[in-house]
Amino acid sequence: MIKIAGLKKSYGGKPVLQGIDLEVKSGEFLVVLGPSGAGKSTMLRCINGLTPPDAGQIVIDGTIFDSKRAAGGRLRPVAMIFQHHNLVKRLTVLKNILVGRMAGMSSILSALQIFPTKDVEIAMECLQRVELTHKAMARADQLSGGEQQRIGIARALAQRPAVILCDEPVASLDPKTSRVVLAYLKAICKEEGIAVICNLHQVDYAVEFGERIVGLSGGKVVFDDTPDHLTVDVVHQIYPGLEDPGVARVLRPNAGPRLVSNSLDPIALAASA
Ligand SMILES: Nc1ncnc2c1ncn2[C@@H]1O[C@H](COP(=O)(O)OP(=O)(O)OP(=O)(O)O)[C@@H](O)[C@H]1O
Repeated sequence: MIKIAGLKKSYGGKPVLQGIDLEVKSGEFLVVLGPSGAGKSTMLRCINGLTPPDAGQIVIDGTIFDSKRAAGGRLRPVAMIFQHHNLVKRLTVLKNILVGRMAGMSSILSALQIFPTKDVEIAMECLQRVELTHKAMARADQLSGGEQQRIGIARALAQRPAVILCDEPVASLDPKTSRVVLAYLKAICKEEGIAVICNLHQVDYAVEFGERIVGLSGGKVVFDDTPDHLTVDVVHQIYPGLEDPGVARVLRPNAGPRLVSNSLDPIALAASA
């Protein structure tokens, strides 16, 4: 479980996060929606310590998360998945996943890229979870965008995190590949009991994959509920001024007809054309 309390951040006097309070349970898949500039990326970066917040506290499984201390020779409990994968292009897939283990290794071994057998086994297990063991020795830049993002998921998993933060993980992918990637993420969230906070731009994916949706607008949480409660009015509250007559079609039945499939099996999704 991750608890975010009173998270605030301003840039140049302009408030970007105005006091975010959220709790996400282990094994819960939370989607964050919000317009461009709402503060979604800033929130994830503050949670992970990539950006220092002005105020607030992050508590993971009962312990205050201090990103500076977490960096010292132990695997961080918070892993991150980025829109552009952030893989090292010239390294093999396996070595990219082992990057997720490096914080727990001695600096000499990691500089020489000598990986303990146990770490290699863990990396291969994680690769298996995203069904890409046959790509272990391929260079990362030989993979498709969807495969690279699956490697991003495996690398995050190799950290054995309590929390995975995803910043628009499917923004660069086509619709079919996006759903495959989100299905892997959700399956791993549920099977490993990892809390996932996933920023998305697509309301239809949020409704299909999110167990809970948080709407961020102007640096504040304006909606926090299950997808069943995401109505057209709420969508307009999250996205002020939105002019999209199609939005009702992706909401769940009590909010309007739903056009998306219920299958969340990543292999079935990959197989369906
Ligand atoms: N390093 C920075 N320096 C100054 N301003 C910043 C910085 N990072 C973000 N901002 C500002 O903070 C606000 C929120 O940005 P953020 O990237 O968190 O929004 P977002 O909701 O993730 O948007 P998008 O969906 O377009 O990625 C924006 O106005 C942005 O310009």
